[in-house]
Amino acid sequence: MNQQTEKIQQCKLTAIVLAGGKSTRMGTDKALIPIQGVPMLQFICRIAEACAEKVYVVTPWQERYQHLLPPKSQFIQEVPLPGETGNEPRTHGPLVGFAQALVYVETEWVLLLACDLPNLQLEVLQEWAVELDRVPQEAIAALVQKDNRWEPLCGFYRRRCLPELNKYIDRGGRSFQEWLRQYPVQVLPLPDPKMLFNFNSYQ
Ligand SMILES: Nc1nc2c(ncn2[C@@H]2O[C@H](COP(=O)(O)OP(=O)(O)OP(=O)(O)O)[C@@H](O)[C@H]2O)c(=O)[nH]1
Ligand SMILES: [Mg+2]
Repeated sequence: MNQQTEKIQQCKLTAIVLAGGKSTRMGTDKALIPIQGVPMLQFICRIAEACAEKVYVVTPWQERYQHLLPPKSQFIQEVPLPGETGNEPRTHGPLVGFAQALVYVETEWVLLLACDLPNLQLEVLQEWAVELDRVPQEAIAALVQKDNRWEPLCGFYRRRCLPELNKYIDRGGRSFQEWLRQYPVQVLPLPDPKMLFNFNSYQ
């Protein structure tokens, strides 16, 4: 592979959209709340499709969202963890959903998105994406940082973090913050903090 082709391949991106939350605080499924005239999950998938070659939506309840996925987006069924009998909760939080979808990713970088980001801006994601080939090799992710915490559900991860992520999950870990603390992460600039607003109540 010549250098030029290699560069183009590296810039290719897959997106994973998390849509397996229970919306407990909101009290109604956030993925279905209309934003700019369409259900929020569709709004997020459309933006994801504009910056990634493949978009995966990971959820345990595909039937609920079947009608609203745009053409380039496809479902990944979230499944119980190994050893579960079926009496446990159907989901284990965003970190496990992410790990189950990451198995299908073939590009070096993946864009991870929550489905409840009503102010998400395509232009900002695109500006971030073009800088990915400058991220130091040792960084496993490129994320926004706020108050000493990472914003894990709107940013980029290297596919190669999967084995380490699975080990962390096998040990019972479920926290993005705790998991990320062990690795170098590149800081992304956020021009407008409102972009990462995710809403959990109408107040
Ligand atoms: N696939 C998957 N996505 C999840 C899971 N838990 C949360 N998410 C998603 O992660 C994002 C952020 O989740 P939260 O803001 O906690 O939303 P939520 O879990 O639906 O709401 P609460 O029940 O109030 O915590 C949303 O896009 C959720 O759909 C999960 O277990 N599996
Ligand atoms: Mg939650």
